[in-house]
Amino acid sequence: MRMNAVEALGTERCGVPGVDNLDLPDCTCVPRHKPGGRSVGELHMSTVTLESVSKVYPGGRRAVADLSLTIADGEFFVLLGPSGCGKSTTLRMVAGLEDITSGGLWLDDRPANGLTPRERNVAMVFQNGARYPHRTVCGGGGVPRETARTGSAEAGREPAVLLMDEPPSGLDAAPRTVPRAEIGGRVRGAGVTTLYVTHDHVEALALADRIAVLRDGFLEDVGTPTQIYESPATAFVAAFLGAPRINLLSAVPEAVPGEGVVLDLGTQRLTVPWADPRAEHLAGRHGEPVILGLRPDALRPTGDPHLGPVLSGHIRTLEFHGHEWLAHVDADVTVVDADAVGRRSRPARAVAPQPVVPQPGGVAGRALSMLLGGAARREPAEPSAHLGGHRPELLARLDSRVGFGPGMLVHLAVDLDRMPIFGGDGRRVDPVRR
Ligand SMILES: Nc1ncnc2c1ncn2[C@@H]1O[C@H](COP(=O)(O)OP(=O)(O)OP(=O)(O)O)[C@@H](O)[C@H]1O
Repeated sequence: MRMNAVEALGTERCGVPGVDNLDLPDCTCVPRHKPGGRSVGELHMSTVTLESVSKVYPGGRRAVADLSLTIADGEFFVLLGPSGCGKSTTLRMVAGLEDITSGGLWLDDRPANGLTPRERNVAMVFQNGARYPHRTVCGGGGVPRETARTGSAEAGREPAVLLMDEPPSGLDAAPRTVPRAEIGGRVRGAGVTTLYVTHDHVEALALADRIAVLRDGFLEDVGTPTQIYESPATAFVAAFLGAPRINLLSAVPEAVPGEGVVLDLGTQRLTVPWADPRAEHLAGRHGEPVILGLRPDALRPTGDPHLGPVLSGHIRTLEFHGHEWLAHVDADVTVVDADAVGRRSRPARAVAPQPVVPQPGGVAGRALSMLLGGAARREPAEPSAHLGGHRPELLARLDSRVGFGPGMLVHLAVDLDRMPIFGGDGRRVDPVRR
């Protein structure tokens, strides 16, 4: 029989109405204390503000770098990113379980750097200790059992802030959807300010009011799920969110009077007309490589390759997805690996020199070498479940009712309005609106 792990561990309920009854496997709740936030009816709500917060662990590992965030009253805020990007460290600094190396933390406008965990009026539900063998279940990374108990003895009922560190991570894909829906519904129903950590982009998009994406301890992007999915600030964020993965294509802009900015992808071209506000930003990058972001659903088969922006290619393989095909199209484009682009160095860590990437031929190939040249001297990319490595084909979604087949020539109309463009540093060429 599955027990509520909070009960199984004999530790505290987190105090958020409804959330206490969630069946969260291998999780526990830790300290909370006197209500410090504002009262809204029965509930104490609070804001959380981090200003230029950094964390360097003993030994020099910088886990969080210059992080500034404001989480509003009652907001369901998700910290998202790959393993090791600093999500848990951020959560634990808010809980008071890790010291802040530099920067400021405010809880409901109260300076909180110096507060003990028990003085913060937060509740924390954290992940399965088994995922991190160096942590104990009770401590979840070093929380003394006494702390949890002392906190519980003095706690009021509702906490001001709920901190959740991948609570459903002990579940496999199928049953996981149940607690996700439950968590979303109950926590939202309670209206408590929530900071929720996950590496799962689907979970983040489904649950969050807003999402902050972290990478190597740095903030890459912050916004609503729609904002960061449709208009990501960096190529890394574009690639981290969404499945099937976004196409990130190397191109070189060339300003052409009277026409627009022609994006040279090698053997194919797309034109951004002068009326498009991005054209002037691209014109300033004439001859410098940029990265085009095209989600598979921003490409639609068309019968006329001369009408509007189109990329053409031969279908290499087709994956049947029921309502659609996922087509791998050999379009003679150069795909950029987002993991290798825009990675900021981590001064706290020694970085061994890496060999320079050999230069492939062709315009797009040279562009790729320029894009990767800087990154190649930095630390090697960590593996990511979502980026899928460096693959040459274009991915497109095709209607499964149409008789497509391998080897067939397909023309794909490009929705330019859904094509974010990034510079060689992985950041957007045009201002990101939030
Ligand atoms: N106590 C510690 N001492 C030294 N380094 C640490 C400590 N805890 C975490 N780190 C390092 O800090 C970085 C950030 O770790 P953190 O656990 O915050 O990342 P995360 O994004 O939560 O990862 P995950 O999703 O795997 O839990 C990692 O490189 C990690 O190895």
